[in-house]
Amino acid sequence: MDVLVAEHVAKRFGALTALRDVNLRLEKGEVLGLIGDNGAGKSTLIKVICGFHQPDSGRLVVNGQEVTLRSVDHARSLGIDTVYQGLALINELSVYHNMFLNRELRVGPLLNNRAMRRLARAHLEDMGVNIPNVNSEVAKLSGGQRQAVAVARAVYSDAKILLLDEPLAAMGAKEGTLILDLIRDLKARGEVSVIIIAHNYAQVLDVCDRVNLLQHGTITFDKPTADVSLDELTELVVAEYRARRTRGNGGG
Ligand SMILES: Nc1ncnc2c1ncn2[C@@H]1O[C@H](COP(=O)(O)OP(=O)(O)OP(=O)(O)O)[C@@H](O)[C@H]1O
Repeated sequence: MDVLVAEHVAKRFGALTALRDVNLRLEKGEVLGLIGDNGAGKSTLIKVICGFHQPDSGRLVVNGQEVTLRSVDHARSLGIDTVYQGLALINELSVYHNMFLNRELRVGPLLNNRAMRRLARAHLEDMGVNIPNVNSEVAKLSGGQRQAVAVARAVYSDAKILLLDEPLAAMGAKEGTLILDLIRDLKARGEVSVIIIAHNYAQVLDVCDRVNLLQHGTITFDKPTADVSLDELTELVVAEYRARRTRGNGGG
């Protein structure tokens, strides 16, 4: 069953066409890798699916129902959660406040800080992430630790569709492995469907069930990862890069 379908989605920014005509589907429980050259439109597509951008045309179907996503909160209420490239953590708040942002635990009208601290610690420990103090301000963490907090927040929400925009970008090798393990765990549970943007194709092949290539605002390649090789993926993207240089423009 498809939990998400995008049909003929287009998005322009002024004269620039970021998404030309995107057709994409995501099955329940699968991990879909979205790859493509810089500027191909990957982040824009994620931002359309998470309600941040409204598409100019085309339609989105979530769990069989056509939807017009009004905002990120609206998408979240439908079970779509995102880890952005820019993270969207609040630097001045603690690790645990960030992990429970917009879904704070309460006892009556009061925040249940103790429970949030305990759960935040447990989640991070489950992930094998080393953040000594969940009371620390996020501003004081390393890039990798911040990334881990953002991923933990999304993974431990009730999201059914998880959008990860380069979740491994700021990570060291160890933390990157932890995130990949976490995605594998999610996959094993089969409840959550994931779209992951990644530039490391070996990791894509390792963790994804299927891979889509976004080229110039259109998906031009859709195959199960079992049927593609690392060389094939690399060659596809390099060819697009060369074509773009020949056209002599910066993408779009
Ligand atoms: N808010 C915006 N306003 C204007 N142009 C934008 C905006 N967001 C993205 N673009 C443009 O749309 C095109 C697609 O950008 P997008 O960030 O989706 O690409 P990407 O595939 O995610 O690239 P990268 O791999 O470099 O992150 C680019 O040319 C970019 O400059």
